[in-house]
Amino acid sequence: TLSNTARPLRAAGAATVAATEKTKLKTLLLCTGGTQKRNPWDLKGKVSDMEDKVRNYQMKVKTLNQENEVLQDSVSQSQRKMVQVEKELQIQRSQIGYEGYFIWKIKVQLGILLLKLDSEEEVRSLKETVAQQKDEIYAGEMERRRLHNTIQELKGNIRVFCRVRPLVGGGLPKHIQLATSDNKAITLAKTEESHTGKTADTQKNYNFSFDRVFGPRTSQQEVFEEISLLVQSALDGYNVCCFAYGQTGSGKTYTMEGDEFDETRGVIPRAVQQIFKAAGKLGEQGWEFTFTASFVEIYNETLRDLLYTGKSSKRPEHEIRKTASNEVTITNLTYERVINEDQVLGLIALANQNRSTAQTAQNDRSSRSHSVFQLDIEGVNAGRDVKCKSTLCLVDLAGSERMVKSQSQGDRFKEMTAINGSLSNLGIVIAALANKESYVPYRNSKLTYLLQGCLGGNSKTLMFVNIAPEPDSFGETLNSLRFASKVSAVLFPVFIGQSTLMMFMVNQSHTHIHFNTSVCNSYPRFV
Ligand SMILES: Nc1ncnc2c1ncn2[C@@H]1O[C@H](COP(=O)(O)OP(=O)(O)OP(=O)(O)O)[C@@H](O)[C@H]1O
Repeated sequence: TLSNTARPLRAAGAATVAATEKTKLKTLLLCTGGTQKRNPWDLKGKVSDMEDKVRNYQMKVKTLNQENEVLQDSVSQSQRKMVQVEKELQIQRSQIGYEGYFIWKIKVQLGILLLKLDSEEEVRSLKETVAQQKDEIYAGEMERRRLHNTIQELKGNIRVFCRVRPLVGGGLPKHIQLATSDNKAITLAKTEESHTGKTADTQKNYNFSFDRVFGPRTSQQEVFEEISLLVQSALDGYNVCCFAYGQTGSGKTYTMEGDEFDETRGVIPRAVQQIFKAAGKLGEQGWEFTFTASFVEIYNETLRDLLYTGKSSKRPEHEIRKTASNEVTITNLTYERVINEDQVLGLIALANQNRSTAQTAQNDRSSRSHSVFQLDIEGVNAGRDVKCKSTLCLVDLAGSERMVKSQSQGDRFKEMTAINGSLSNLGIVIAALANKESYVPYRNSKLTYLLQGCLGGNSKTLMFVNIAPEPDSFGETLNSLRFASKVSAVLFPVFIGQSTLMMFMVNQSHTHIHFNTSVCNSYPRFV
């Protein structure tokens, strides 16, 4: 490139030299014109020399010019080439740059893609692990339910607990003896004085045994621990019914509702607390629950809504009806959707207020009426397409004391007949269920008709027999224990029979499912 540019400069230099020689010749001619006396042949030779030189120079210039033109051509060609090359380079650079950018972009995208793929892979495997774990948790939960239910059935779907109220000053009277060995036996001892005075006083013992006997020092918490397993069953889809039976003042309300302090709270508030806690935990496994509470009183075979807040003059009447799906419902009753424990406790307070209003109007009315608290539980696990439905039913029964017929007249006689009728029918219904009789007389009383859904079938029933320790309550205590013992005695052989059969079948087939379906015949209400 440099030599090409130098050539035109050389041509330009030759042209300058030619021009200088021309000027010199002109000057010489002018000078000779002024001195004509010099030798003309000398001059002519010199001129022709000079002219030759000029021609030569002119030729040279021409050649150089031509050369220059060629060079310039080649320069411009080179320049064009350079521009071309420059352009090409630019194009190449730009192409390389774009490719680079493109490659970089691709690399980045690839990187992102790989990262994405990596993280997607990671997310996928994490999702798989989570799904697997969820499956395991679900299977574990179903297995827990199955085992829990098997345990409950082995313990007996109908159980009777006895609770002895402490004496006012604390402790236990002599006539009540509790077995220290297994917490299952209670003895009522009656000392009969010798009529003649000649023989020693005789002592007659009445022995009873139940699924559990709670002494006067048993705390509310200890009592609830036994029931909490049944409360869990309610959440698992089994109907659960818990009664408190006993004479007035024996501790039924204390057992079911208790006092307001934490440690003296009874079965209902504790059960409600457990239900909401357990429902919250099951929520983590995809279960969603809806709870509906109702509180009804049965007095003289008539129903009264304990959650009613309207004018007393406009209190509606109620009837027990069966829905198309064979569920028991009460017309015009308040069924309150509840979402937490506090709401239920508020309803229990409202029910107590309603009861005490009626109590003021009619002395001792609460002792002569049954109060039934029901919590309908509906669980849905959308992910598993499973639903379950159950009712937890907690009943504070009317005082079971028998009145001397001659002393009861008018309203009292009517009340007594109603109470006796419904309590004895309750015993008959439980016995019929335990004996798996084809006919169960639910409709013989409002109480059993109302509780029909919660008794029998898949349900678990627990009866508390509360007893008062005062010596003057001996007769009533004996009656209560006999009643409870009848219920218990009816059940005992049936469940021993089932248990034995179960053991046999486990040995035969090594499967729990088989005996679960064919022998126990009890399923949670999965819909
Ligand atoms: N286990 C107990 N420990 C301490 N106090 C108790 C216990 N059981 C009952 N009581 C007290 O005994 C009294 C009578 O109990 P409660 O009212 O529960 O009897 P009840 O059987 O429900 O009577 P009613 O049929 O009139 O409703 C109450 O003051 C209660 O606080």
